[in-house]
Amino acid sequence: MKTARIIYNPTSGREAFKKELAPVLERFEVAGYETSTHATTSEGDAINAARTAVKRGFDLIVAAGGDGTINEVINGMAEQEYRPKLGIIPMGTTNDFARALCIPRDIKKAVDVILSDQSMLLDIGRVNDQYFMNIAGGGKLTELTYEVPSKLKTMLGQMAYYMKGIEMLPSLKPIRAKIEYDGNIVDEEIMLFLISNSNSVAGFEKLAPDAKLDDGYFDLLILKKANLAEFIRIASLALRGAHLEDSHVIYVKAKEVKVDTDEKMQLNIDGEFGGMLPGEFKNLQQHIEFFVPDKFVESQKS
Ligand SMILES: Nc1ncnc2c1ncn2[C@@H]1O[C@H](COP(=O)(O)OP(=O)(O)OP(=O)(O)O)[C@@H](O)[C@H]1O
Repeated sequence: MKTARIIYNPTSGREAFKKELAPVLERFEVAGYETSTHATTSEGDAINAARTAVKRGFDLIVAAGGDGTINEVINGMAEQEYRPKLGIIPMGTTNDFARALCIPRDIKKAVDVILSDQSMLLDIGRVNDQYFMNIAGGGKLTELTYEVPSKLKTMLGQMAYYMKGIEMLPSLKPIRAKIEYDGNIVDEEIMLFLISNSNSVAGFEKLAPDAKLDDGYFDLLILKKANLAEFIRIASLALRGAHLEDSHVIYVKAKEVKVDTDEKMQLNIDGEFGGMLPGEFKNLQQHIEFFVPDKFVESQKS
């Protein structure tokens, strides 16, 4: 019999997964999986839970939670030689990565995706000694993803980010950065940089429109020094994916990126605080196999 380990965060998003656990377990059992669960207890616990699940040789791991939980599960798997297939049940607030994979928010439909057994090997990123599946970045505005209190996210969802973003606008300032990517160098004042693996970033679906999840490349987006009015104009262009032509924006593909800054800059990894720069980023092509729906498979072809 195949074995599955469900690692879930009982505090994610609207805290609904526990109530749905019994029918989910039943569906896995009916599909022929001997299934057990691990409820995470604190920050970092899903890393250990995933590492243990890999060592115990589970055929399948399911991460039920938000981007933070999926990131931790990936950090527990990425360094291991044996990496079981990974299923995702989106239970967070923004669920950027699940959205990038076209995985439905509905629990039953997300389980359908896993049990339909269609999977794809996808890229993940490594920065210093941490891994990310969706995005890494730096610059004051990127801090808002963890500055927003989780209670507010639970109550307001995406709107909480916009409110906090507007509140942060007056404190944004450029920082001198040296960014090396695949042999090229950008050395100038920047507002922020994003190293994106998928095209779904902080709820903006068109921020890095060309990103493909299995091509071995990051999409590197740099916003150069801009004043407040310019910044607001570019942010509103970004909402509809029209920012790439702006002269303040650099948008390229890269396999490896190095970033160093004159002043201290925090590193954001998949929406959470990830330590301080400098950082060396490397794309690990097709490193983890995810269950994905037809819609995602089609989107990667176009
Ligand atoms: N039992 C727990 N109590 C408190 N925090 C936990 C617990 N289990 C896990 N966590 C932490 O909660 C963090 C956030 O969880 P997660 O990303 O799953 O949900 P979210 O913040 O609601 O969703 P999103 O990241 O999509 O907005 C995780 O990074 C993890 O470290």
